[in-house]
Amino acid sequence: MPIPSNGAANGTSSPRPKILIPEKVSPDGLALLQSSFEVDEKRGLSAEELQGIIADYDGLIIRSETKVTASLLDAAKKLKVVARAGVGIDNVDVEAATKNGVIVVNSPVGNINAAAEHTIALMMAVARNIGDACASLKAGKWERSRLTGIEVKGKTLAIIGVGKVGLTVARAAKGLGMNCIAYDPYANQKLAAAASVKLLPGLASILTEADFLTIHTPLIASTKGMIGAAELATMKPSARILNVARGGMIDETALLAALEAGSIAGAGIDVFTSEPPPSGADSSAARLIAHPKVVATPHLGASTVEAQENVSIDVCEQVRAILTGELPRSAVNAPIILPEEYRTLKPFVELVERMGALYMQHFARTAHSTGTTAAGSTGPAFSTDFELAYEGALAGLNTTKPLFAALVKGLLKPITDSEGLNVNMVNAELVARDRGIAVNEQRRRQGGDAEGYSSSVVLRARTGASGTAGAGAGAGGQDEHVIAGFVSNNTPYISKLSRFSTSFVPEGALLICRNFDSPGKIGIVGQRLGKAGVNISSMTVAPVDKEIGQDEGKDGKNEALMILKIDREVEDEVIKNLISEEGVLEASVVVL
Ligand SMILES: NC(=O)C1=CN([C@@H]2O[C@H](COP(=O)(O)OP(=O)(O)OC[C@H]3O[C@@H](n4cnc5c(N)ncnc54)[C@H](O)[C@@H]3O)[C@@H](O)[C@H]2O)C=CC1
Ligand SMILES: O=C(O)C(=O)COP(=O)(O)O
Repeated sequence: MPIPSNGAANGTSSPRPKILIPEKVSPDGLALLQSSFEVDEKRGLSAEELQGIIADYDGLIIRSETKVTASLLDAAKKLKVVARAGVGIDNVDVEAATKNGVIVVNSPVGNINAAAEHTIALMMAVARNIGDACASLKAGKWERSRLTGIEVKGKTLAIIGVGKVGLTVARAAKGLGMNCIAYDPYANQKLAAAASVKLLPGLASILTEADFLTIHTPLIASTKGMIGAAELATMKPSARILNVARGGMIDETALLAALEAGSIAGAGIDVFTSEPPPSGADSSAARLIAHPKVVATPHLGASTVEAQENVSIDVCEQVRAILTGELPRSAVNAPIILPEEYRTLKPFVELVERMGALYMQHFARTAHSTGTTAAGSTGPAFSTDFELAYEGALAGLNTTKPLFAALVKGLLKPITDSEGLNVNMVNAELVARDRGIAVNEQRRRQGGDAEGYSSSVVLRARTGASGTAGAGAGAGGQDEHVIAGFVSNNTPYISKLSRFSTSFVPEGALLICRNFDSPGKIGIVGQRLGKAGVNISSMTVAPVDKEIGQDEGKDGKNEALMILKIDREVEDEVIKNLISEEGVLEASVVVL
């Protein structure tokens, strides 16, 4: 459940999941997808065309050109994953993806070296006037003295952002004999020191010292427009500026003005505020590109054969994992869960989802039919106050997010299915909050072992409305419903349903009857179902939990639950007739 699965990828008969690739992505990764998925490479789509076809797709693989907006995500009815074959996700509305339960993955390291090498290439090109010299020579000129450059050896390279690319640039610069200083308030100090980078406390202090300034931060609110006219004015007139990170961090108009005024000596630019940059005399980007002191490239930082192979394989593996119900390595909006931990969690995810669905169909049904609305004006009537307790080994896991998500999914399944909303680890918290559902997660190291299972889960739901199957009065006059379960041999079992102790597999259609524990009840129910043409494939009788005793039974008579696995849902009329039988107190059908 945490990661949506699709049977088609496992060889079942449903149609193969479809993946759309609207940009050039290396075939090395795509080859991993061809056998299990329908892979559509469609380049040159307009935003409208993309929006028009996205509803058909389960996966979308993009680079920096495709804008994954909130409206595109709203139009994407079955999309489960947006994979960014590269690092920057500034072209993806991650918040909207999260809201829609769409996992966003990227390739955080595949193109780092390429971006760093491109930075060095631009730095050398700017230092030696390579762009201007090349253009001059191609124009038939021979201008040796005008094109005299500078050396980088012994110069100061100021780096904004010493993450993966920034540090790779620093190591190469060190090899070229440069001194590296940096500004990065969140830098890993040890890694920076190991790369001989001197971290300075503020942006201003590195600007004044820089012979070359290079930016390697993501484009986020705090970095947008971080180098404008005021910052450029503090730099040496001999300084040169490099940007292989993102357009929008350097004010293009201010940089153009500084170059024209001679207060900045040159620039190497790979990325632009708007890509491709607008042409024409009033476009600062176009004038920067044309400027003789600028070496410009059309966002080529990641464009090497090697990097494109890396990022393609990286994201395609993750798309394959997600569409087959496994975990991605580099999800941007989902917790990272180690595969070993996920293997432990997986059967419990199934159990907890079914516990949620069982609660809704069995206990919440009465409240629903009376129209009591506890979960906001448009929600169904059910408890919004849950406790989910993990007992035994389960309590020691690093994350229980998939279990939380499974409960929300199970509880809301009929509603979210009708809305076409896929509830998973990515959006469960948001969905729960929107519907006013509070889940208090508890970990109890001891519990599971005491019950004889290495792990178990107990769901408690508190509601003002009375339920079925012997609701017990809880604190403060509220009713409390309890469902407990465990996993054995990867099969989920329910071990407790309110005050009844049981052991059944929560699967398929089940008829749950509460009756007086007296002879003949099984026969009566069997006969009624037989007459209605309903087959019973197995049956479990659940007595009242020994620890509770029989004192809560109606009229002091012993009660029990009968759980019958049946081959189909049963008409309301049949249920009504059953309840009219002597000693049958309640009956409900759940489909899990
Ligand atoms: N031109 C191209 O083709 C490519 C561009 N890139 C871009 O390079 C950039 C950096 O990528 P990585 O190094 O992989 O990211 P990263 O996440 O490893 O490093 C980013 C660094 O920026 C720092 N940072 C964040 N906010 C900051 C602020 N306000 N001031 C100073 N430092 C700040 C972070 O602490 C972090 O150390 C990204 O924008 C990415 O999209 C990456 C690959 C290719
Ligand atoms: O990985 C990144 O952040 C990049 O900027 C690379 O962009 P691209 O995949 O070449 O469009």
